[in-house]
Amino acid sequence: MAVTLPLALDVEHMGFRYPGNSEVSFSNLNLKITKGERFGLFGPNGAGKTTLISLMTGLLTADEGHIKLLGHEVGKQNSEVNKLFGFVPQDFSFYQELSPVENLEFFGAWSGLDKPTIKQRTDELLTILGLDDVRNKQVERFSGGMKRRVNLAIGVIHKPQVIFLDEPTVGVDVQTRHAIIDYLMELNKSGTTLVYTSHQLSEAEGLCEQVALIDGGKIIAQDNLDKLLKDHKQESLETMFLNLTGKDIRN
Ligand SMILES: Nc1ncnc2c1ncn2[C@@H]1O[C@H](COP(=O)(O)OP(=O)(O)OP(=O)(O)O)[C@@H](O)[C@H]1O
Repeated sequence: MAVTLPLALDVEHMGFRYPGNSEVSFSNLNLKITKGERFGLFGPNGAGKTTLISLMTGLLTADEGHIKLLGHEVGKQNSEVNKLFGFVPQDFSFYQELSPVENLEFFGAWSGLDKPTIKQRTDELLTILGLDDVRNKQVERFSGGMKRRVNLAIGVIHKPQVIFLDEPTVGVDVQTRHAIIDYLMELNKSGTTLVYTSHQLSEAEGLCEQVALIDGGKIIAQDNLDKLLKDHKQESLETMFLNLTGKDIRN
């Protein structure tokens, strides 16, 4: 008898189109992400990765079908669902004029945390992410790598069960990349589901166990990474990616 694993995300027959933009749309898209998985969503520029993450987090609303996060329908202004996930967007989402501590105070309170919990999580995260020395300095003057780490801390302050990460290591040095990936692996070991996009495919190979390739709003391959590589007779995610999506440059 097949065992049904609990789902973190269940996208069923989902349809979406940006008003006035006919280039990329989703039609009858189905995608299941199991709880506790490290899931990677990959595709060329403009494939629809950020759009799909925006739909899965309720920032955009699907025109058709359903998107369920841990069994709850997203996009219904449901503040309880919002507490279940964290979002680390590609574009920085913090207040540049505030310090890391002030940003975490603000976003922690916004997530419904009380003051002692915010303080405890702030101390913990700033230490783990190597930002303790600059905890009270204005974020505006930080390097790109430091800003990425602040962005990550904000997305995880409320210990979400599912974390969406849209290119969380873009523009960072090797040390910061390792710090971020190691921390994500730690979170996953304690049961957190990761939904990650990146163009750093060698990094992704180390992080993701399940992957989906998306192009033109369609999922063109999805499975366990090792199985996909074996099935497509490819040695790396990058060669498989080129093989399946072609070499044409996208806009
Ligand atoms: N607000 C918007 N209104 C209309 N079209 C949009 C909007 N945002 C994105 N698009 C279009 O939707 C398509 C998919 O964009 P999306 O940002 O989801 O792709 P992506 O896979 O994340 O790309 P990248 O790898 O470059 O970040 C693109 O054609 C883009 O121009």
